[in-house]
Amino acid sequence: MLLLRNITYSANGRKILEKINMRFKEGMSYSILGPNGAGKSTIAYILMGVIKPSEGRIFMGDKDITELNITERARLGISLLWQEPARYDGITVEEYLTLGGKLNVDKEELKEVLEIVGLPYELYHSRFVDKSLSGGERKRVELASILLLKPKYAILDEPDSGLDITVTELIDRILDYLKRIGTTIILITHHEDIAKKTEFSYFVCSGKIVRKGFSDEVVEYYKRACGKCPLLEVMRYGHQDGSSKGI
Ligand SMILES: Nc1ncnc2c1ncn2[C@@H]1O[C@H](COP(=O)(O)OP(=O)(O)OP(=O)(O)O)[C@@H](O)[C@H]1O
Repeated sequence: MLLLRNITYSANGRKILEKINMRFKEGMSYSILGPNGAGKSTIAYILMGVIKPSEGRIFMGDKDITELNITERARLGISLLWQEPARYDGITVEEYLTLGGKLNVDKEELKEVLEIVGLPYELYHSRFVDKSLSGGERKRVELASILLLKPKYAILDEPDSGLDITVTELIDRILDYLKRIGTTIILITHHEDIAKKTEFSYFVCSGKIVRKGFSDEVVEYYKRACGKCPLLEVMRYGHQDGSSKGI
């Protein structure tokens, strides 16, 4: 289990996350849903060890991993799909995905995974992971790399951004694959239809959790609140069902 306990993060005198508590159980799928600037990517960076929280602790099972860096967390099985993947000159898709041959992947598996992300092996394995790949193709390569790494926890920061209308089926295939290999999925999105594909959701607004629960229910709440931050309303009047659930 991956756990965020009372996470607060401040930068440049601004509180970006406040007392965030999240729990990601093994083999389950979660989404973190919220409008632009809500703090979703900041949560991803804190889970991955890109930034350290100002307050609060991060646990994997009983182990406190708050002080571990990105490499150490990657070794424990946490992977992050960056919203904007980097590009590298002189490295082919196949070299990139197999870590230059260091990752134990056979050709059939590589083919299968490239098929899942919509990049046929024959057309793409010798392409370079540089500016010659379109943004959408680069994103698909990055998704393939997460699948091949077989992480315990896959944090997917807006896997749908920059992709064309086939994205819904692509996300279905990716979630199916990760489920099959037992990976816990943490999917960051502002799209309801994508969030609904996961079992549980956290709705984050202005750096706080305003709702959590089964994805269908949280998404319905998000749709009602869409276009405005419901936080002030929620704090003033309580939830529509009268509960304080999720806060
Ligand atoms: N180092 C920083 N200094 C100041 N503000 C920051 C810093 N890092 C993040 N922020 C701000 O914190 C807020 C949350 O950012 P974050 O990228 O986590 O949002 P998000 O929910 O992922 O948004 P989006 O959906 O647009 O990607 C934003 O308003 C952002 O400008």
